[in-house]
Parts: sequence; structure tokens; C-alpha cells
Amino acid sequence: MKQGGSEREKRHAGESATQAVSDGMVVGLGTGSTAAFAIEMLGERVEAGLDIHGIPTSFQSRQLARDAGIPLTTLDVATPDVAIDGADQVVDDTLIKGGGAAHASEKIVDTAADRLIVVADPSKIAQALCHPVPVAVLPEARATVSARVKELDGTPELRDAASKDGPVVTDNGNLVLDCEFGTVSDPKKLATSLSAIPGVVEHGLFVGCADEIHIGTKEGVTVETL
Ligand SMILES: O=C[C@H](O)[C@H](O)[C@H](O)COP(=O)(O)O
Repeated sequence: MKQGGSEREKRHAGESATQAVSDGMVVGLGTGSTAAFAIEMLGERVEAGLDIHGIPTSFQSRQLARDAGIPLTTLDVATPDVAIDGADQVVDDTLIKGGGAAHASEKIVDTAADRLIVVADPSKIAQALCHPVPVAVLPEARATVSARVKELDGTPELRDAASKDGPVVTDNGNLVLDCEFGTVSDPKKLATSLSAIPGVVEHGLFVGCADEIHIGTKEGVTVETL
């Protein structure tokens, strides 16, 4: 599922995004290898005196934030001023996310934030949405959701775990169907259709969600404000 992009490019994107963070802010902490660089950099700034709280989007980002010394809070008591998160594909302000199976919590935190900054390497930027759409489903709904995805002309594939026998199980105990739709010409319509299927917990289409894209390159970063 994961696409290329060098560590250097990801680091440049992650570090650039953290410049939007200042004292007193609550920061949504995205998941994945690119967001991890932002968390690392925020930790260094916290150690140097930056006063922030983070809201993690997965077990991974929670652990990284703890290791980095970032104080944590929850959506029960705080609203993120900004969220910094990665993506698997970016077309303008619309994203496909969920390569790390964290898109349900990411969507909750990212859309609650006043501002969503996406961190990406150039391999993620596309002209058309054509990446398979991850769909988190309740385990008992795997077959019924698959059938409905096929009615939408999609091809669902249960995501298998690399490190154990059997399927990927999300932080919330759900399964993931990677659904191939070819080129998605109307992401809003597909998002609505997927959300309406009983048993779908969340899908990875983030339609019109991004406010800024920080694209890390070997030399530096390009920032697109949307
Ligand atoms: O579920 C995971 C997330 O949506 C990630 O933000 C996305 O897969 C991008 O991850 P990475 O920066 O490792 O490519």
C-alpha cells in the first residue's frame, strides 16, 4: 500500500509543518512515517520550552508523542488549533488516507481541527484520485460491505497483516477493505455512498479537508495553501 518518498523528503515536510505551531496550541498528531517527523520535531521544541498539548490519532502517534515528551490531551476537553497529518494520495484539498489503518481516528481529529496541514513527499501528489480507498469495517460486516462496494463498481480486498497471519486489525478492532475504484471522478458522491453502507466505520476519502500541503523535496519544501 505504501508509496515511495525518501526519509529526507518526509523530514522536510514534517519539519516545515511544525512551524505553524506556537505556544498554547492544541495539535492533532497524525499517523504514519511523514507525520512521525513532525512529532519528533515538536518534541524537540517542547524540550526547548514550547507549551503545547497533542491529540494523537493512533497508538503509533500516541507512543511517539509520549517518547518525544509532548503532553497529551483528548477531544473531550480540547479542540485542535491545527492538525498535522500525512496522506497516501493528495489531489488539491482532497486526500486518500488510511495506509496505516488509522483513518477513522485521523478523520475525527483532522476535521475537528481549525486547520489541517498535510505533510507529504512528491510521490503522494497526483492529478487524479486513483489510489485504492481504505474502508474500515466492523468485522461482522466484512462480507456485506464487500458486496455493497462491488455494487458501487469497486473491488474490495481484505488487508492482510505483514507481521502476523490473518488480517490487519485496526486500533479500534475493525478490519480494513482496500477498495479499488479506478479513477474517482466524484469523491464527494463516493464518500457519501461508502458512509451509507451499514457496517462501515470510516473510509479514507477526506474530501475538501486540507488547508495546506507541505511537500517535502530533497532540497527543502513547497507549501500549497488551499
Ligand atoms: O492510516 C494512516 C495514515 O492515513 C497515514 O497518514 C498515511 O497512510 C500516510 O502515511 P505515510 O506518511 O507513512 O506515507
